[in-house]
Amino acid sequence: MADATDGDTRVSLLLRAVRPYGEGDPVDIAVRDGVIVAIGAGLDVEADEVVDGAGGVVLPGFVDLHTHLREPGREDTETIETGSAAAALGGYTAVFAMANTDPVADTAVLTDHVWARGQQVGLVDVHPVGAITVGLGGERLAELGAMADGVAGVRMFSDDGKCVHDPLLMRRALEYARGLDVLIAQHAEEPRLTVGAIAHEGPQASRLGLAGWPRSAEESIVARDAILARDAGARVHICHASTSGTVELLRWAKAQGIAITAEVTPHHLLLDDSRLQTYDPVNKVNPPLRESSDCAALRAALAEGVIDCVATDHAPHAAQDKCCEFAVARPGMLGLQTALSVVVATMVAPADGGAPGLDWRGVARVMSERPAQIVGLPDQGRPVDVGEPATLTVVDPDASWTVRADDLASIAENSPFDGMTLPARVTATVLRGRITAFDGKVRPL
Ligand SMILES: NC(=O)N[C@@H](CC(=O)O)C(=O)O
Ligand SMILES: [Zn+2]
Ligand SMILES: [Zn+2]
Repeated sequence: MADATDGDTRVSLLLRAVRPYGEGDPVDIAVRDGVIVAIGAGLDVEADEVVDGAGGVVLPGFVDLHTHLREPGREDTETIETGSAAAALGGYTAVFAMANTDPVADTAVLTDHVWARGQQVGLVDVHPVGAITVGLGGERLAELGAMADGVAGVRMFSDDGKCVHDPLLMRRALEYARGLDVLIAQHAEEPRLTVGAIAHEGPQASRLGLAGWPRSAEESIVARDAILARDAGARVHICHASTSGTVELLRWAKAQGIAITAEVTPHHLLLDDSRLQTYDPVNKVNPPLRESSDCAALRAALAEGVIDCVATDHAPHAAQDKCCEFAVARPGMLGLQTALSVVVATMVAPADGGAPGLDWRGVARVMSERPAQIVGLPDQGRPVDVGEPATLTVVDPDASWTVRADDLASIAENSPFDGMTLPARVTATVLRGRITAFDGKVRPL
């Protein structure tokens, strides 16, 4: 038994019968002042709170690099409070809230507000992402330095929702980011190639008469930004990689030693453009659902590490903006509460009977460790070990549940997994020793 209780037997939390990374027999985890002080079988300690882990898998708390919380501006679809609840229930202990709010988060006033609001709610660390350009207009750099120096200490910048398509501006942003040691995250979409595009440019879209979003719209920007990052000596992160071509470009760039990282969303791992046949706008998303060959390439790339991590791109939309004709509907899908289960269904215990791409250590890597490393979070994505922060997620690997979009914590209900029965379930989430979600209920401050 590893023990740092220095003889004092009182602890604040005792997590009973959990299996770190799904390995070995169940052990207990004792926590004091937010730190793991002992791990061992049948710990004999008195605890202010005892939680039964019921033999579940315990992992470091999940970190989402790509979440849309919609506050300020569209609090009718999600707020920092409801989004934080969805995150905690989904096993997340940190999320990065994208800047495409209204007003856009392009000044320290906005990013500091989002940070403070997230701390006030206290269910998850809400890190604001700063806009790269003023108003996401793609013309003038925003005040990256002021946002980085603000209370929120912004460490990631993105115009997500839009692409920084001007190459000179992207070059400047990368050079500036290098100086500030912050990360630029690109929504890779060459807008001249996606004019009017609403679905993946492939056989499905042509058969259904839907204007296509070619793979090249993403891949041409990924290739360009890899080279710009190389020349600027800067890091670049690719949001929601969606194509097999992007995987090959990432492989090439990493082999060149370029500081490029990428995320894949749960929906791009599981869903393909065959879902377009119903014209249900819940399946409309940017970048669009691609072909099954792309899903396979993305899963292999995630297993191999060519794609670094999973990010949800949790994108709430109001019914009036989503449940309308496909061409007009807003793109985007809910993802926070279903992410772990979709990762299990595609990577750990593939529903299609394919070979597992990840074990539970792999899940820890792609949902917690790598995202935290990419964005430089010091106290997230840490090992489940004595002396480390008690920021943990407990998963019941044998559970199975049917998604009910109207039961999810988000205000919006645009989940493409509605009605699906998915494997595994988050049973408890702990943020620095404090239970933030247990047995499907959040524990507000
Ligand atoms: N993914 C989407 O289809 N929509 C996102 C924006 C984005 O991630 O591009 C949104 O904010 O709704
Ligand atoms: Zn995007
Ligand atoms: Zn997004």
